Amino acid sequence: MSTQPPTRGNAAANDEVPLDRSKLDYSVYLVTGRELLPPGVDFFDSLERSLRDGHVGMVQIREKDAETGHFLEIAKRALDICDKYNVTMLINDNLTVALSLPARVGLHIGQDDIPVAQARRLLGPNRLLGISVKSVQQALDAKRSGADYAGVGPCYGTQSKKGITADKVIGPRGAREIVEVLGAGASGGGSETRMPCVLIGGLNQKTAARTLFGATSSTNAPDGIAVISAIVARVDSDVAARELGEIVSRFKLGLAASRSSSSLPSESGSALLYSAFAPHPSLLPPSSPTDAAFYVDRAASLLSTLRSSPTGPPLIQTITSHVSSTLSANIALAFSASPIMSHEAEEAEELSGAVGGLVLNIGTIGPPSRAGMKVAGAAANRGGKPVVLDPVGCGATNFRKEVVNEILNHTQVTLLKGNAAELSSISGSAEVAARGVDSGSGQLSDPVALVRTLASRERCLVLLSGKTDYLSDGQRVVACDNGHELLGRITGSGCALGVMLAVALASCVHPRVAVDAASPEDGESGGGLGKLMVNHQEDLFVGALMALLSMTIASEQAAARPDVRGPGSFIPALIDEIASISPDDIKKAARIKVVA
Ligand SMILES: Cc1ncc(COP(=O)(O)OP(=O)(O)O)c(N)n1
Ligand SMILES: Cc1ncsc1CCOP(=O)(O)O
Repeated sequence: MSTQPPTRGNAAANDEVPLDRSKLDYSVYLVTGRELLPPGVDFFDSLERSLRDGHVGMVQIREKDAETGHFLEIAKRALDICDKYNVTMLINDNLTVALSLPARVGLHIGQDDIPVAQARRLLGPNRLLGISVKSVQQALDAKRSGADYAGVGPCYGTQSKKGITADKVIGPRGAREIVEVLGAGASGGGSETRMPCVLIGGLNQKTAARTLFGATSSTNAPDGIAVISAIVARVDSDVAARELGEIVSRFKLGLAASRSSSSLPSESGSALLYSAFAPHPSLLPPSSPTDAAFYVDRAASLLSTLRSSPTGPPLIQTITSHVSSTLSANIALAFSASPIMSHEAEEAEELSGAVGGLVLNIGTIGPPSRAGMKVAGAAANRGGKPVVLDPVGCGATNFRKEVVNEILNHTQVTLLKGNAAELSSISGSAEVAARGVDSGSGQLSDPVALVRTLASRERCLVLLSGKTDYLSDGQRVVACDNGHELLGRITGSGCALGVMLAVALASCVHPRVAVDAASPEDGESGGGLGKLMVNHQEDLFVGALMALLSMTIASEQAAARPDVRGPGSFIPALIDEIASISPDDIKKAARIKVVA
């Protein structure tokens, strides 16, 4: 074990030298909490142990109950330890304590504390000053305020700070909006300067990767995570710090790789590039072809791969509506997959090792399936398994909106599929009102923009179903005109398409390299996504297109059969046609256009 101070050089131990803000390392930011120490563990021993391997770059001394004299005493001893390991130290809230310490000690304040401008005046220009933000407005104000960095949260519930009720939690998606405006030149940002930020509140070894990823926008990413209990509550605070350091550095490596590769799509469209499902550059088109034949050929060839998979049919865990369950299971079988229709939270973790993909369909969601989705979603993320979300009826009720929001916060979905009403509701637009679980009659004015923006924002594939279907990864958009109107006259065809999408995505992911992350004990929220990069045999965009074409072309073939006289006879014919659809059928019948 190293006892040498790291060479990070982020703390100016000599106060004559102005603080070099560019050298600060926000990756793992430890906030102290004496009350959370395991029994018998000394505060200073725990602090030193957590710093000694160089994974923690910043420490904030947080004493909510100590009077100023005692706080100062603790802070002085803590500063000796921070100096030994070249770690930047800050004081939580107490200006008097901060000002009683050398100028290399900074201050972190909250929205209810002394105003930032006043703090800056009293601290002078050199001391580090951090501010907590939990809304876009607070982030915009923080950027103009003279603070150096922002603590963004609470991302999840936590026992480490009093009064954090469910309504105060912002989730990774709330954090992402804030992170976005903290980036350089963010619209309305009032400043061209990027403000560094750390995520805080419920971040731990299990939630960190998912939250970092979920809080990353197409233009900005968090600089790190701030934690109390994930380090302080551990006897082995050194191991805890190392685990977190590794998660953050893997996240940063993935981010840097995606940004530096010239063969990848541009930043604005790189929806999938930071994800566990980033396609290998060799799988992407040489230069965004507008040639639909390119995609049709690839989709056809993926279908033959699926039909002849040497590893056997992918197992698809399907948590779905009881209305559509049987049809979905039969269609999965017809599409060379093996369905398992389990929503039990108790077996979800165990199942996830065996499954190739997961479907979360909220059609008839209730408490058991909601709980099952949480465990299954997190486990699928950790294992690098594709997740399809079918937000049935989202927009029809506040309950459904809340469930979808919870899933999107908790699980990184790979593909989001919905009709105009469902996707409008998720995107925050009221353009198409929901009517029950079917799409309302309104038309979207710009479906291409909707799928593209939503895919970019949620950093997943988006499939908008309708008379014309639109598929996007945040940059590319393909419109598909296949499909027979009988699909809309039977119940559950959309749900079954969700399962086919999961099958096709699973067939894109190499089964042997979809490895589990170092997954610690149970946590409240989030999947690990510990290993961010998973190899792919095929671009997931092509995978989704293959499923869409297989379903819609099979529906045309089924409807054309002489034995099909209406919706009743259409169902078995559809299952038969899905079972026999071939790569040649796809090549001959696909009617797609690359529209962006
Ligand atoms: C890095 C970081 N971010 C946020 C906070 C929360 O600060 P505040 O809102 O002042 O709440 P208390 O910590 O004072 O309870 C933080 N401390 N550190
Ligand atoms: C101080 C603070 N501010 C927002 S959440 C929080 C507590 C974070 O503690 P933990 O990392 O244990 O959830």
